[in-house]
Amino acid sequence: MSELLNIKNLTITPKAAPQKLLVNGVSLTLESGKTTCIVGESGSGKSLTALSIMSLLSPQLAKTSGQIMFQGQDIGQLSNQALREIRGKRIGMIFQEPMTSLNPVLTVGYQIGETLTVHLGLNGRALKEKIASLLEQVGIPANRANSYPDELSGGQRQRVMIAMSIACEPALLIADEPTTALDVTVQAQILQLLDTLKTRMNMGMLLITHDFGVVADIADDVVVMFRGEVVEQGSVTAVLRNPQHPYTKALLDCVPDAEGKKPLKPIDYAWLNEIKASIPA
Ligand SMILES: Nc1ncnc2c1ncn2[C@@H]1O[C@H](COP(=O)(O)OP(=O)(O)OP(=O)(O)O)[C@@H](O)[C@H]1O
Repeated sequence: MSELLNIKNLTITPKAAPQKLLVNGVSLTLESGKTTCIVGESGSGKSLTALSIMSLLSPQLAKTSGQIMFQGQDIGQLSNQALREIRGKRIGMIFQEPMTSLNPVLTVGYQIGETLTVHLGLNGRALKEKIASLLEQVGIPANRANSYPDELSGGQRQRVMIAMSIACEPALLIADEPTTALDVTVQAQILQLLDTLKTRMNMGMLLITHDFGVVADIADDVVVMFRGEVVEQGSVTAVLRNPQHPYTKALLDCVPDAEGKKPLKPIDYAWLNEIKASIPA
């Protein structure tokens, strides 16, 4: 097993308000073939952490401290050209809503093919075969290559996005809330697919979610973020069995335990807010 990703002490602030710590001293590591989940509520800094791995922070934001090492290279030291090589090729990314990432006027086969042509220089017959094989790997019949995004279901569109993200066999896959927009049964299928592909391709997977149920199903390690900081991290077994931080405990109380002994409770937001308010700033 080799260390794929190592984030040390990452801090992100708005350029216009450098005292506002959107991400504050975040550190995490990820090995090939493993899944780390970043879990936390909306606004806790999960997406900014992920975007900074690809050096894709918006120009209004600044990384004011920290280092991101990917396959032994310091992302902060790379040229724009080197970063373009990494994005989509060595690091794949999937977002929450596939419809906003897919172009409605191009067939899904064409869109998968673009990635393959740009990064791997494939064309002609080899390109067609690779598109068909990728679609099959994500559970879509190869003849759907000629379909437009709106001819597919939400789950199928997310499968197309997954096909695009793994097209170049990346070493790292970042999935930011990849199942949030899907209904529950489809969510489970997509998570299962991601898990299978991760194992088959020995990728490291960084999965962002606000759902501890997803963490329990899929993660090796978990990083809990709250107000821009990591409040707890460790192996999923340790954190689920023995959560230390009140925020983690509150989140965990909302999901069934691994053996399904505890019934699923709806999230009691009033209570969660009370706990959050009691945590010192
Ligand atoms: N360009 C920006 N300028 C100023 N603040 C920003 C900018 N982008 C994000 N933020 C703020 O940074 C904080 C962290 O955002 P981030 O998107 O990382 O949260 P998140 O945990 O991924 O939430 P969600 O689950 O809703 O996506 C939020 O308070 C957000 O409003």
